[in-house]
Amino acid sequence: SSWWKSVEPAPKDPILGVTEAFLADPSPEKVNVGVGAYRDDNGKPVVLECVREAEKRLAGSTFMEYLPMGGSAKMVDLTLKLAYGDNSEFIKDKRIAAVQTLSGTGACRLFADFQKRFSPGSQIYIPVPTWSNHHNIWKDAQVPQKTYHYYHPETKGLDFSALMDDVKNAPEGSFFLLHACAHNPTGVDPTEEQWREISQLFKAKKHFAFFDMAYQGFASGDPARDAKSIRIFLEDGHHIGISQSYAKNMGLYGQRVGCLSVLCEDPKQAVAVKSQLQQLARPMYSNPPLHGAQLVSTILEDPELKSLWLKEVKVMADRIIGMRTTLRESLEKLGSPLSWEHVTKQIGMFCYSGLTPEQVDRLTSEYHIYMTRNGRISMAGVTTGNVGYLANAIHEVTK
Ligand SMILES: Cc1ncc(COP(=O)(O)O)c(CNOCC(=O)O)c1O
Repeated sequence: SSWWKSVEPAPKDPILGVTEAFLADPSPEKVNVGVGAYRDDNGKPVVLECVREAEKRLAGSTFMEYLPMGGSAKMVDLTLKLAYGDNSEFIKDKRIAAVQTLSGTGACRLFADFQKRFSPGSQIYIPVPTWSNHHNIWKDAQVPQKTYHYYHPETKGLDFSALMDDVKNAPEGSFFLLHACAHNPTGVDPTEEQWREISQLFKAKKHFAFFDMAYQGFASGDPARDAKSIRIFLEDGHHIGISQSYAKNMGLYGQRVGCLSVLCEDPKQAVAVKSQLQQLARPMYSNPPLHGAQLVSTILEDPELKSLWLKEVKVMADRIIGMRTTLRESLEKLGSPLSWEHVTKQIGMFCYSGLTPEQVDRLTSEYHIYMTRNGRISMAGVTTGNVGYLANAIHEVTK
């Protein structure tokens, strides 16, 4: 008898399923504004110049040894500086337990497993909505989930008062998942002032903040500015966790380069926590991939390559911001009866358009436009070549 006859086909991933459908569509007019991967104005994936140069420098490298379980120490140190600041006292005082991970997903999952093992009774509060895979990650780590209000459908902005109520009403010492910047899927971020209020309330409630920072640099074009929420929490004395990823801001998607860090009380606790993170990684994947870590280190340790990277990440962010303006203006020029202010108010890779699933289905069936059914538009897929077509289609299904 077959061993696996009881295995059912897994449900289609809401995001990756869109790309599959797009690829299967023969229409020359098709437009993919589904998956959150950057495309240039010709709709093509981009390998950053700084990455090409790093590749050249690494070419022919004869080093193929295993990395330690915690990954490349150099890459981790350089990565912590991006999140905590070049002159962070926490880095100097060796209070941060940090390991290289399998990109941002791996950092979130390693943290979830660590949370399950070392805070066994704890839950995680996850924003509504969030990146769909967050639910899978903490579910598979067997950490019970709660949700907290985040997006306000009527204003297509932040439901700040409901968020603060949920933070206030959660039991003292609860774990919260926060998007550091460029919230996925809504593109809605708290203002600096709101982050300060959230941080103060977290302090009063002794909550734990876990920041998922998958888009640092992609929101404003300035990585330091995009880390503002984290800096506010650090200034207020929070011992936070952070997931970092180079998938989007360095275009290292398939290289799977990320970092998990946990700010501890003191160096001794940091050593203990890091050793336990490594202990979790060992039976999962033993040690993380080498090449992507070498690319990141080559870029960030060389002042010239780092400044080239900063220029290139700003170019990507600016192109997306430009497309937001063009899409909004195109819809307004078509005489749309709806407000499209949110298209330019939201930030980062995604626009939470407010389109209903039925309207999304019409965009796909009638116009060969592909996006997730929650109406999320990956602005990276919008180009000067397709923005007019996209605006017209959206107008047709919403007028
Ligand atoms: C909030 C968030 N965290 C973490 C990640 C993990 O990214 P990675 O594991 O590639 O670093 C992602 C990647 N999202 O994928 C693009 C999409 O939603 O279409 C993310 O959006």
